[in-house]
Amino acid sequence: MEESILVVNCGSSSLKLALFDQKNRKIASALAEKLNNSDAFARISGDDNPVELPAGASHEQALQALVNEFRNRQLLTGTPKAIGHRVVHGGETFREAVLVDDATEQAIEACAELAPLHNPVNLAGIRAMRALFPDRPHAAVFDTAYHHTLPERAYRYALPEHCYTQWGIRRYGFHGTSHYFMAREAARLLGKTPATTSIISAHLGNGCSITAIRDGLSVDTSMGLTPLEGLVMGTRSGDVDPGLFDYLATRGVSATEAHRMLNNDSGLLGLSGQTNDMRSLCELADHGHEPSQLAIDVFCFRLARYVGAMTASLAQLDALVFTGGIGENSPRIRQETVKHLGLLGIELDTGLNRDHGRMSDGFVSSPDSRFPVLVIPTNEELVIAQEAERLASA
Ligand SMILES: Nc1ncnc2c1ncn2[C@@H]1O[C@H](COP(=O)(O)OP(=O)(O)O)[C@@H](O)[C@H]1O
Ligand SMILES: CC(=O)OP(=O)(O)O
Ligand SMILES: [Mg+2]
Repeated sequence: MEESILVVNCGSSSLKLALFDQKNRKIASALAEKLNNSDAFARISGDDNPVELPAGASHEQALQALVNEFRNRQLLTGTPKAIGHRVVHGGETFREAVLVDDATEQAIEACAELAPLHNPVNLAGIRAMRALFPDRPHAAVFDTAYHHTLPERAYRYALPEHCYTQWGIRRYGFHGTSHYFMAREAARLLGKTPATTSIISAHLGNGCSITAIRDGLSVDTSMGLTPLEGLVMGTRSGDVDPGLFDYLATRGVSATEAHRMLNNDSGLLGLSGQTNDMRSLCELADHGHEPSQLAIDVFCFRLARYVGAMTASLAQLDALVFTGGIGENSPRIRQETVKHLGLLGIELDTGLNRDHGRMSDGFVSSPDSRFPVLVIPTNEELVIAQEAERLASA
């Protein structure tokens, strides 16, 4: 099937592979988890039987195994028209998606320092797929690209100027493909065009970020130089006082250890002491586990504060949008967040919220709410496939 598009999304220990046909319909997808671990496993969506992987499989090995499996099942015949890759950090080098060559790989590598959990594995995926499909176009689609419209007042830190001019220290923003998809989908559900639609988009997955979108463009966002700033996340702290680093140093915690603590041991996991998984956390809280309830409280309160902050960038608000694994699936997190937003006049309808807006085209707000609230399933893979197709056809 020469017209299909393969999409690769490599995470730190996981990878997602999706196959789209020429009409942008997803024909297959697969997930590998716990890569580089003894219990690495992979599955094709809709099939509980695991795809066999070598012990401790790497991203490369898992990709090879899953592409073979797509072939064995005749999901992929021939070679795909193009391959699209999610790349988290594009720095100031990449303002839009590009076709990958050796120079692009080097430029992505140069951004790796700023996204250490993400860019190295994104690159591993690109290299593995370029080896498998050397004569096909490969597109890199950046999380940061959609945020290139941030105004300087939103992207500059109040640091000495050379930090920006010499070292590129500024706010970049992430999850851009998801926020861009929200801008498009929300406009469609509201019966408007993206260019006249302004929303606040909350992407709540393992990583979490919130973006103010004015007339279709990103104008403020919670993540910064790296995907650590802003909201509370699964294992990431989000905002902390930068004075913390010096304070920790006096207690024998090195900068490297502090960085690790803030990225890997904090967030929901750190507060609850139990898990980074919101679904498990809600169950623990239901059983009276107080640290888990506290983790939920901090998560929702921080998110609500950021909703307020994002209104500073908007002249109108057409909807508050929830997406990502948590945003799409947790009525409780939406409710506990919106309960802090009474002054903005935002209210949910209990029944619609419980039903995730499935019966109401995504709308979960009450008729009295001053602003609509929407639940929209994200589709980063579709955006990546569309970008890859566009670049391959150009
Ligand atoms: N029903 C649910 N209630 C609460 N949280 C949920 C639910 N379903 C999924 N989640 C949470 O969504 C998060 C994963 O989000 P997802 O967007 O799938 O992750 P990723 O960023 O890795 O793509 C996990 O914390 C998971 O527990
Ligand atoms: C940028 C980022 O945080 O990505 P993810 O949510 O996939 O970790
Ligand atoms: Mg995600």
